[in-house]
Amino acid sequence: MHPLLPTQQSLPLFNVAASRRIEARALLHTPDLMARAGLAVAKLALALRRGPGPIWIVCGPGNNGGDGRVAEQLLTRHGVGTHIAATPPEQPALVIDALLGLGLNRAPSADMAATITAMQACGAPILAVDLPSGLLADTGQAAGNCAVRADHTLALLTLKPGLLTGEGRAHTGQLWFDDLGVTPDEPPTALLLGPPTRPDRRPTSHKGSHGEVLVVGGAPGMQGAARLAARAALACGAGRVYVDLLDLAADEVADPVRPELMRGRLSRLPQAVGVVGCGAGHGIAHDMPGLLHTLPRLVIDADALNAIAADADLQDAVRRRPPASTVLTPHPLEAARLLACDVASIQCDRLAAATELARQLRCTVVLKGSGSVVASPGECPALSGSGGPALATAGSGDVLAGWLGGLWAQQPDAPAHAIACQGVEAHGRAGEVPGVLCAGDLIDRLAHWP
Ligand SMILES: NC(=O)C1=CN([C@@H]2O[C@H](COP(=O)(O)OP(=O)(O)OC[C@H]3O[C@@H](n4cnc5c(N)ncnc54)[C@H](OP(=O)(O)O)[C@@H]3O)[C@@H](O)[C@H]2O)[C@@H](O)CC1
Ligand SMILES: Nc1ncnc2c1ncn2[C@@H]1O[C@H](COP(=O)(O)OP(=O)(O)O)[C@@H](O)[C@H]1O
Ligand SMILES: [K+]
Repeated sequence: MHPLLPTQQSLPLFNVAASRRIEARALLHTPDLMARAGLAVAKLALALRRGPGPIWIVCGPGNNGGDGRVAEQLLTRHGVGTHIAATPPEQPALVIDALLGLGLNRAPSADMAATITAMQACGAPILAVDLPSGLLADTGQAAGNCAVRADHTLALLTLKPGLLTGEGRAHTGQLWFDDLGVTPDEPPTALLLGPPTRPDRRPTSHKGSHGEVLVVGGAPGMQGAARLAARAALACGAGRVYVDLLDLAADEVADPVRPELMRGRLSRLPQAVGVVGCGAGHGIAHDMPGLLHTLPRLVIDADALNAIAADADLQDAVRRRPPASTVLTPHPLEAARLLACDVASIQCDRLAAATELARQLRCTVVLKGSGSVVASPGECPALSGSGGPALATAGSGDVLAGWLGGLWAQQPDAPAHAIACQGVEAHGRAGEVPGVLCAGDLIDRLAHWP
């Protein structure tokens, strides 16, 4: 058994309904699923326990509790001290949280909430069985006011999206997975993104082989955002990168730090990949009709998203673009503006929100934040298990937009969804460092990735 993240391959994710169907069919020919689950839990518990104390096993009323009880029998048979109860023993070496799993259907009862609080307070590491108790498997939201914050979570039979998005990553700790020997016999409801790839560079290629990017944004005082996007596109390998900074004086250079960047305008670059909106302010609204009408591939971020949210004609113009030619990269507040709702409504089901926005605007949507979602019409939505709080700093979204533009310039035939998946996963993995990563340093890490 290995920790799941970072994944070496793309993996299927299944929501509760699909997991239930898979389980029901699997039980017809593999009736010992719970024995397998209990064995997997017991093995991991042995590896994770800290100290000589007993393992505290907290079992709920359903099959999640059943997994815990099987693990308890196996551990006892191995001579390991165990304690099954709702209250802790003295100095437990580990807590096995087998209170609630897939069957969670309401806020935990008062008794269960008290048990969750006791688990959290006992000082031992927590291994959650299948799901941290209280966390909804489909969305990664707590069903009530409390959900276990585990140190480890062992997902069983299927991987559930809620382990990876919403609040999921704050509750799961280190993620492990055991498929119990069952191969899912229906399509996934979402995909966990695998390792990102980078476009090939032929030995004989020249700058013309690697496409052009035009970054439009950077109102006065916010030019750094557009420059970060442009630098990211350049570092990604785009052949030529141009910036059209709103209100830049005629004799100013595009970027004093990066002389490689050139000034450009839409009228002279009608085939470039557009990266629009970074630090653009309200002024971008005026340029949006032309950009949406002209550029064959567009990454739309920040203030350009706000302009679209505020203007039904721009929304129509997005919908009328050719299929697979547009990526929107909203963070939850921008997504809320686009869907005319509030942030809580987006975050309570991020997969559903991204899918709905992609459907409404007929384009690819990257819903940013922990467990970024990539959704496109007709595609299985993808989730990124990469990234972390080091990315929670100004400018990291601009870097993502620029990186997507750079990828697309080099792969003109790739559909928007594929570009978004590659870019989001690369950005997340490059952003996995302790502490904080300044956006400029993120570009350096991306440039040398993998
Ligand atoms: N079958 C197998 O072989 C395998 C099963 N597996 C394991 O089974 C797990 C799913 O088991 P499950 O369906 O029994 O659901 P589970 O999460 O135990 O909870 C249901 C119970 O909790 C109760 N309840 C719910 N919410 C509550 C709340 N807020 N506060 C209080 N009570 C609440 C609910 O009560 P009710 O709604 O009926 O009143 C019901 O009694 C899955 O996660 C995995 O660990 C896998 O290992 C594969 C092999
Ligand atoms: N806790 C986190 N876990 C994973 N990714 C994160 C986290 N915080 C921020 N990010 C990522 O960092 C980027 C932030 O983008 P955004 O909110 O647009 O910032 P900015 O506008 O300042 O550039 C997004 O790609 C987002 O997914
Ligand atoms: K659990």
